[in-house]
Amino acid sequence: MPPPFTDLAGFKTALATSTGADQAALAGAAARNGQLTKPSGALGDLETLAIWYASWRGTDRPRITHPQVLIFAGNHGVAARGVSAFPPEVTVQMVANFQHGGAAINQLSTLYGAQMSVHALDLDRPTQDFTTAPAMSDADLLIALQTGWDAVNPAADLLVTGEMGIGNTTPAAAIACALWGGTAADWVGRGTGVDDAGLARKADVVAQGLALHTSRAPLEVLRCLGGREIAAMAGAIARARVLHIPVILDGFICCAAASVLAKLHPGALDHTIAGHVSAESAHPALLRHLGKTPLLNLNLRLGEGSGAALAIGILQGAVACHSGMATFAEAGVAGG
Ligand SMILES: Cc1cc2ncn([C@H]3O[C@H](COP(=O)(O)O)[C@@H](O)[C@H]3O)c2cc1C
Ligand SMILES: O=C(O)c1cccnc1
Repeated sequence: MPPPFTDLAGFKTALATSTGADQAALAGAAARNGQLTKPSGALGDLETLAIWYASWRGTDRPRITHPQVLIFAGNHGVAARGVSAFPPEVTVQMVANFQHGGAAINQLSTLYGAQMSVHALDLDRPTQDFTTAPAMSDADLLIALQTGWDAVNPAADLLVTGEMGIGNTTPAAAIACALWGGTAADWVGRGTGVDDAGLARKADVVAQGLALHTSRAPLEVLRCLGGREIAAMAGAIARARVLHIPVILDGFICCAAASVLAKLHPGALDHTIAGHVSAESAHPALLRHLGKTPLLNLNLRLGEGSGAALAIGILQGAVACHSGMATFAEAGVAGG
């Protein structure tokens, strides 16, 4: 089925008209949770996670059997401004590595039984350097959103969106700054490991981008300051909401993409949780703006969906306990 939108206004409408969590399933799952063979609250945050998951799946006893990991790759005009510790050709090289099973995200996807695919977006045609022009045209943005939208498997029951794109912590910082306020220096971090001079260049580049592109409308921020893989993540996260597929958000770049949806429509991220807080310096602030508490804090600074993929195991654990455990009555355990 092609995306139900053929322009950017249509994307916004598709997101805004998506339905929220199933309140009956939520109530049913909460009631079931209260009957399981454990002291009340003993599974801690796993209980809230399982109830949240059940509410989005529309059943009080869900299962996670088909997790999906989507990796989107894009190249960036701003990479030429010395904002990454690595050269842009690493993007296409890493795409080949994903295809051959050699990246971190391949190992984690296999470990958690997730179907993983990589989607390279026009790598030969980097976005424009946003210090001199909008990163993307309307048409570029639309195609990237549609690519993300189309990549979601309707049969999936959990989604992780990851990215690969040398330089992309810079557009992510620019998006965060434009949408949430503060200064460029607040939002830039070391990414792949830039030195102090690189960090100062990043702040300068972000400040120039914000001065040139003054609209703060979310899709305009994404178009002028973002990148194709960032837009594709936004498209995939939006589609997942329409399909009631819960999403685990990854690091700084993924959360910058998600921020666009949060600003487009209230509650747009209710079907998402934060898998981890990364070592990128502004990720904690971004998560606070999104109102998300990360499940893991492992000092990862990789991207690729890796932190979110690790959190698949936690959510699988929560849902397995919730749906598989016996109730006090079933097990004949006293005290329920
Ligand atoms: C070999 C390699 C594998 C990666 N996998 C993810 N990233 C991560 O690093 C990049 C963002 O950092 P910056 O903005 O500093 O370029 C993105 O591609 C991100 O996914 C990688 C980076 C490298 C070098
Ligand atoms: O937080 C992230 O996703 C991240 C941080 C550094 C480099 N790449 C990704």
